[in-house]
Amino acid sequence: MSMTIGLAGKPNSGKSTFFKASTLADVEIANYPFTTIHPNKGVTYVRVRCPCMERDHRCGNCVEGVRYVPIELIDVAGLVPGAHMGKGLGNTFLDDLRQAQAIIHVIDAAGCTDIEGNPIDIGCHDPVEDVEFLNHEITMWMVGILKRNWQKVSRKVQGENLKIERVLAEQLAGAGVEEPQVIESLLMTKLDHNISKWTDEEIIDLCDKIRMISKPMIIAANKADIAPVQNLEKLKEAGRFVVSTSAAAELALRSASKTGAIKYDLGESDFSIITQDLSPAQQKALDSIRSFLHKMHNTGIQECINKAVFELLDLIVVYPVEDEGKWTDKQGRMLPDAFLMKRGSNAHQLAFKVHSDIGEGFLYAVDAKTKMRLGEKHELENGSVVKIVSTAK
Ligand SMILES: Nc1nc2c(ncn2[C@@H]2O[C@H](COP(=O)(O)OP(=O)(O)OP(=O)(O)O)[C@@H](O)[C@H]2O)c(=O)[nH]1
Repeated sequence: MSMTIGLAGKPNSGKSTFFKASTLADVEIANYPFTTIHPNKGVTYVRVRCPCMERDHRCGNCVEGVRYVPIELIDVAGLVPGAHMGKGLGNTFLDDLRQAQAIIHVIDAAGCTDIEGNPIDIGCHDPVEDVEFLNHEITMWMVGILKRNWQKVSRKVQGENLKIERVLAEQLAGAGVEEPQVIESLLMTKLDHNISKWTDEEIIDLCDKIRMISKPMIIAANKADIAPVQNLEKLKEAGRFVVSTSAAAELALRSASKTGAIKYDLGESDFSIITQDLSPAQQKALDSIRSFLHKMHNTGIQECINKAVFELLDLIVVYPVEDEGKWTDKQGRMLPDAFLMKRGSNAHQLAFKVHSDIGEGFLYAVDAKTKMRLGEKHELENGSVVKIVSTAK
């Protein structure tokens, strides 16, 4: 699986609840193609309309026309204020964060926990401070890596005449930072060509830009069911990507759905009760979730995951097939794969994603919807069904 999202947040923000809720799926859609899963890793799904809805019959890989495309979710533990200086769990978050292409920052929008995550009364903590703390931790962690190795950086850039972007990317490779991201960040600054003139503030500013580009973040304004409205509004202003969520409501709904007590489709604004024997407490809990859903439209969990993938990371879904008429693979399975790719990806890149041999032997592709031939540079559209013609079989 190529897509990994990190879930971060201070203690008691609801991060574990969010993780549990979003990785708890009905067996029907749990056909993900890998087996070993680390305790803090799980599979969640983005929800899209399956292309088989344009055909006469369903493909068998979707649920009534809703396709669930798997992505990996990592519960990033240990990001607490001061983590970059070794506070809390120390550097355990580094490895998790390295793998994450984006971060969902779970925030206690109710403001009922202080900056360290200790419980306090609702509304007594400003959740916007939490956004700042996480950004600061990640930036300072990158600054720390660079500063620790600054002599080496200077020697390579000035002594060995290596490109600055190459050297910085090499140093930050452990954070999952890539060279094009460093180049983009450098373009946003007015730094001197001579790095020995860089001040501490300038290095922090550069790392801040590298963080924004390499670890884009969406805010889950969690506990929205009990959060003061002004907190939700303040958080909406604090970031470009913000979704109000109730991880607790989503967990309750998915758990009840798994036991068969209710029918709940992920991301929907309502559910139906199937079982006859709900206890008064269960009935009361479901009633309060229903009134929350009516107010907020949905729990926000699915919306947050979809937004992270399709807006924050700007990905598209593409369906490679072998038979452009039937939209099947060699075994006759209809629309067997759904790949997430960066918007702007072309047919040749899709061929490489299917298999490196297919990529190397790429001849051309066919749009299975229009039957048009696509050249290697052809930019794929979201939802494309594509046959690749290659010398490799
Ligand atoms: N009202 C409300 N409570 C929530 C929500 N999400 C989580 N909680 C509660 O908040 C508390 C903390 O949730 P956790 O998921 O354990 O928080 P965490 O951030 O993972 O905390 P650590 O495990 O300490 O890192 C629990 O009592 C949850 O039931 C929510 O959406 N609404």
